[in-house]
Amino acid sequence: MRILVIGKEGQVARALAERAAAHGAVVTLIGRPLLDLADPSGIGDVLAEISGDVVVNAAAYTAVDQAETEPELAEAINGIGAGAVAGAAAAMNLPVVQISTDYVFDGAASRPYGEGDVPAPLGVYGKSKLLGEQAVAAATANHAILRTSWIYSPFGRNFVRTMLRLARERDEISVVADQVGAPTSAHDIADGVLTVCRNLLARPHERSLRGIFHMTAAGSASWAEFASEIFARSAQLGGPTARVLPVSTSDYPTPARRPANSRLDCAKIAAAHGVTLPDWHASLQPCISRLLTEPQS
Ligand SMILES: NC(=O)C1=CN([C@@H]2O[C@H](COP(=O)(O)OP(=O)(O)OC[C@H]3O[C@@H](n4cnc5c(N)ncnc54)[C@H](OP(=O)(O)O)[C@@H]3O)[C@@H](O)[C@H]2O)C=CC1
Ligand SMILES: Cc1cn([C@H]2C[C@H](O)[C@@H](COP(=O)(O)OP(=O)(O)O[C@H]3O[C@@H](C)C(=O)[C@@H](O)[C@H]3O)O2)c(=O)[nH]c1=O
Ligand SMILES: [Mg+2]
Repeated sequence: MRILVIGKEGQVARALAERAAAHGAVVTLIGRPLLDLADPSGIGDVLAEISGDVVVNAAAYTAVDQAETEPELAEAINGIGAGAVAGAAAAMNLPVVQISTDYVFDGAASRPYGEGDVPAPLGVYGKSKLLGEQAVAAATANHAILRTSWIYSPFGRNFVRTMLRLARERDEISVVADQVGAPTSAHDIADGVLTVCRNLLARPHERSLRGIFHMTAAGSASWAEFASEIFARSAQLGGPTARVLPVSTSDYPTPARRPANSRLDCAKIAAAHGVTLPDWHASLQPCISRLLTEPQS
């Protein structure tokens, strides 16, 4: 199985590259400057030059707060760019996997969101990702849109690395306790994506494998609970630690509004694809261990 991944330095792209061999897959990472999602005209030609069996779009504009002041760029990359990737895949008769987000929902519900729930993004990032979902679905029926949440990994920018960095600088960190979701390991996402790719290729006409799926770690936490667990694990391994002061969203103002309830119901992907990601607690430990022992890039 040869997988063309859009994204080179991102968390999910790098995790896909690390997990490919375990799935008997070969991954080619494609990113800027060769392929720029903000400039969709060249995408088809770039993909056509590299042979593959399936396309995974793991690249996006992910700076949630910054997106509020750059809506055109966010929508170009996450909306139009994602649609162009799917269009190029369709032109080559390849399935496409698009990664999307919990932030397409407003978080007002008191239960986990299902795929049938109506999205209502609170901010520019979520809106741009929803435009991307719609553009992918319009470009080809041969797609799987995987909505995940709160991605962390040893790579790039994520909440785990932010907390460990802040803990080196201070003793106490205020963290919001009234936003709840599922922290999800990029490596677990990679395993799920690779299984979905294999299923799409094995059963090219099966409609139940296609469409929108929710795919997060099992379990849930507030950001404050997540931070506490990060420091507990870090302390065990002799790493930096801090006290977590739980605060409300109103005490931690940010440019973008975020959903209070980010929980996603993942029953559909379990039934259709046989994918169930581990509980977030289990995957956090190896990530922190790696962050504390490996030189960082
Ligand atoms: N991070 C999270 O918590 C969550 C993310 N998601 C979604 O998961 C996917 C993967 O996210 P994640 O791995 O965290 O992403 P990262 O933020 O780690 O990386 C984003 C990647 O996208 C690339 N990229 C950004 N702009 C462009 C562009 N114009 N053209 C080509 N590539 C570009 C970046 O390239 P470069 O290295 O050159 O900057 C980078 O490699 C995205 O679709 C995201 O929306 C969903 C839920 C949660
Ligand atoms: C750094 C920090 C953040 N927070 C809050 C702000 C926010 O409500 C929450 C998380 O902040 P971050 O900016 O790290 O996370 P954020 O960028 O909102 O993460 C999101 O990224 C996009 C790409 C997604 O798709 C989402 O699933 C989600 O993972 O924690 C604190 O309360 N204290 C802190 O010290
Ligand atoms: Mg952020």
